[in-house]
Amino acid sequence: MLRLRCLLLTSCNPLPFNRQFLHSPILSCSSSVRSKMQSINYTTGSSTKLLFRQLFEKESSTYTYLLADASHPDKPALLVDPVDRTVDRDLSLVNDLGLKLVYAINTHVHADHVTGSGLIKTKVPGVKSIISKASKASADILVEAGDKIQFGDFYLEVRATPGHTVGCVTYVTGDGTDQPQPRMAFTGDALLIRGCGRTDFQGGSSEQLYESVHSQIFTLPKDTFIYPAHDYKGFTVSTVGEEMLYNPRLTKDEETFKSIMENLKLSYPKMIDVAVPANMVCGLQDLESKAA
Ligand SMILES: N[C@@H](CCC(=O)N[C@@H](CSS)C(=O)NCC(=O)O)C(=O)O
Ligand SMILES: [Fe+2]
Repeated sequence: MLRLRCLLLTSCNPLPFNRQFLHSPILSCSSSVRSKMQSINYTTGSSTKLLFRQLFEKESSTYTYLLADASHPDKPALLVDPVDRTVDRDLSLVNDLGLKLVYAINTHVHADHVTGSGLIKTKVPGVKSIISKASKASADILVEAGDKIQFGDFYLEVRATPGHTVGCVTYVTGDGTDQPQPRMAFTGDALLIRGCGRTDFQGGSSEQLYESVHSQIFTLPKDTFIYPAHDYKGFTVSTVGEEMLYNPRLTKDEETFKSIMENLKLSYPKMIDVAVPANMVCGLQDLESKAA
């Protein structure tokens, strides 16, 4: 079924987003990597290597993730949830590691910061921005549940996880083999470590979020790593099994969950009025306004 959807997209979509990889020139940047960062090189059952870096933007407490097929001759790479303020740092890292950035991917229309995907496109020709079709935002590639975003021998599978916003998706790593692998889920704001995204704006719905997390994330293997878009408590990573046991909101029954979400009493993100319109065009707001 998933394979069918991939083939379908190849034939309908002029952009070859589910081909093995795309080519884009490597740019040179000089700024140093200063923020909190984690790095792991995963070796799967085969000889392929998934390169992984976790990067942090401290003003919005946002995580950006860099993934690449390090064994592929072209080292195709992607960034999940880049932030405009840290684009130079991220591109400098891509350059240092000799990677070819192919995709700038968003989990949803963020309300608290401007995505880096627009700025990246102006700095690295050929990079394609990605967001879900359900978000109603514009991007080079609009993805739906079941789509696979291929980079070398690896891919990210798209899972629809609405509830924080209508268009939230979770991206899950895969390599198309049956070999055990350290699977990773990039959950955006749907599932945070010991928390979850708020549901009081952008078409949010507590019922929908509860259903999304339980049906699309908690059904993944328990050892799947959870990598969220934000952390406000100092956590970096969790697992499906850990959140199923200890998440203080999503371990509750649905009625209790809804009541928790109705009583969060969070103030609106400071940047919401700037961030949402900018992210609806994947960070290309300056170009859009000049073209108008
Ligand atoms: N204070 C921050 C915004 C904090 C916030 O609302 N975070 C969102 C994710 S960004 S849309 C959220 O869902 N938080 C859930 C929670 O339980 O904290 C700012 O002003 O930007
Ligand atoms: Fe958000």
